[in-house]
Amino acid sequence: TQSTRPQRLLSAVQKNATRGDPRSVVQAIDQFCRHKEWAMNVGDEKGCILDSVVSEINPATVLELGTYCGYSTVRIASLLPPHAKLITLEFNPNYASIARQVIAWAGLEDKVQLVEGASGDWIPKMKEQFGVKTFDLVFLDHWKDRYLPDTKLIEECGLLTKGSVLLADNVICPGTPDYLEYIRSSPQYESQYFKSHLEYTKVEDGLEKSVFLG
Ligand SMILES: O=C(NC/C=C/[C@H]1O[C@@H](n2ccc(=O)cc2)[C@H](O)[C@@H]1O)c1cc([N+](=O)[O-])cc(O)c1O
Ligand SMILES: [Mg+2]
Repeated sequence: TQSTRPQRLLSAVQKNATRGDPRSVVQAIDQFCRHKEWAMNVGDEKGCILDSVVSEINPATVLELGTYCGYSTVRIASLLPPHAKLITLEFNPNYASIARQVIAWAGLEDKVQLVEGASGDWIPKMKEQFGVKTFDLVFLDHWKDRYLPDTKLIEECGLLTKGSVLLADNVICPGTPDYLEYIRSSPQYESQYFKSHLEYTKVEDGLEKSVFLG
């Protein structure tokens, strides 16, 4: 039977990356996507911006919307302080299975909780199911038409506190116009656009960082 692209990406990690070495896992995926098959990871260029935001916040609690193969999960988790927790939501069970193996290869299972299902269903359960009070960082990288409704849901569920940061991928390409309009015009956020490129291409894209003002 024909393999899938995520399966081929995982094979590239298992072949080229060192177990327990997150940076080698990130490098193996970037190599695969740049030279073999493009895939919708945040990538190396935007990934450096992600790294700098994570390092600046030094978050104790992170929510990632859209795991896919676990590339940004590994980037973020590898920078977290001890006892910090990353919860990542993945809707597609096939992607979730690959991501679990990528996260395990990086040796980051203890820092990551991968939850399978829809963001709209799980966000309201974060407090009761995972004992989360608020998130220090939310990384949005799932379906682009879900960024705005899920942000409103996160607000309604009281999952943000003064200083919480939303970091959104793809605000230019594929684009999240309704989210950008909302977050940039809201008095509750201070936003900043980090211009970059769509992963592994020369097309413009960028990350929008928004600090919740409480
Ligand atoms: O479409 C894009 N991303 C959608 C990602 C969706 C991911 O989020 C999960 N999810 C998890 C929870 C949910 O509730 C819903 C979906 C889906 O199962 C999938 O794993 C995209 C596209 C391009 N592009 O160039 O075309 C570039 C990018 O960087 C992108 O991120
Ligand atoms: Mg993306």
